[in-house]
Amino acid sequence: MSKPTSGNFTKTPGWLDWYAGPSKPRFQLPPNAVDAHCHVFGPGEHFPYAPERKYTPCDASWQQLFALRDHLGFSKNVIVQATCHGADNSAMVDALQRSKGKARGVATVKRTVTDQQLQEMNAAGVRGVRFNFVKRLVDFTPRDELMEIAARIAPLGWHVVIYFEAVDLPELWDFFTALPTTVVVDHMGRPDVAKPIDGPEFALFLKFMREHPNVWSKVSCPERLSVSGPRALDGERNAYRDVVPFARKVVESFPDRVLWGTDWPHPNLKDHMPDDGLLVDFIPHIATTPELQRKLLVDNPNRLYWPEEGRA
Ligand SMILES: O=C(O)c1cc(C(=O)O)oc(=O)c1
Repeated sequence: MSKPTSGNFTKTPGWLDWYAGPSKPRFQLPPNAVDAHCHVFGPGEHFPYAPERKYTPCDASWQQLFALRDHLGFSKNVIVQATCHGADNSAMVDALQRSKGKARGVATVKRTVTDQQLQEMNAAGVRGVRFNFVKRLVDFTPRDELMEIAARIAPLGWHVVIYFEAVDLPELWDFFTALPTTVVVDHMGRPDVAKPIDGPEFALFLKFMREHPNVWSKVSCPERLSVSGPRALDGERNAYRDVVPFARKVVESFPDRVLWGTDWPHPNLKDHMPDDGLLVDFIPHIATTPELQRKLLVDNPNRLYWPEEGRA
């Protein structure tokens, strides 16, 4: 893989670039495995970052993403619109169009999006919209605007991806449970893994999933959630042990509604940038049998993003 660059933009101070030269995972991904959460950034020279962005990343192109996909052993990607591009989905859509059908996308749209734009994105492979409630990443969007968008994308068969912090779930509960589509939670709703796994915060998240069969979760981002590590660096194949019980609980409780993704190029990490090969070696710690691994990596993402291929 090539090295990170940043073109004409100046990166946010302290920005950590994605890890160049990741190791080969020891865990062999099953055939047709999907990296169900990753991003492209720019390149800023061709796809400028949005004026309203809260950070300026290093570039992360579709070529670099697809090289990582092949290196790690994934067959496909789900490319999620990153907040640094706001509601301009052109870098993500370009990546989908370059993917030869091996990528699907999740867009960010405003209520001003036209039906034709939605149709065009659908033709390119977009299958969902993302609603972001993480305050450091986006400005507030009124709930009625989001509900209107959800109602417009539902007939396309798209779903809604939600990103929020665990402490905000009580306040967002009524809105989330009123959404008319499949709902996919980013990064397990960001549990605080320093709190007990059987405490009220994580219990509420499990209740959210248990009581609402339309809710799915990505069990991704241990590198972001971990407090005590160890980091996926320097050959560590047993990384982020404090996150394992949380992710394992979700995988084992809801095996047919979980997804996994690298989160490459890992925006806004402050502490370290993981070796993505070692991050893949995290998977067998949270999905401990071949059956759970197949559901997490193959059956579930293909059912949601490539239903036309007819895999269960
Ligand atoms: O926690 C984050 O900083 C983060 C940011 C973004 C984004 O900017 O879109 O996406 C993610 O999945 C995670």
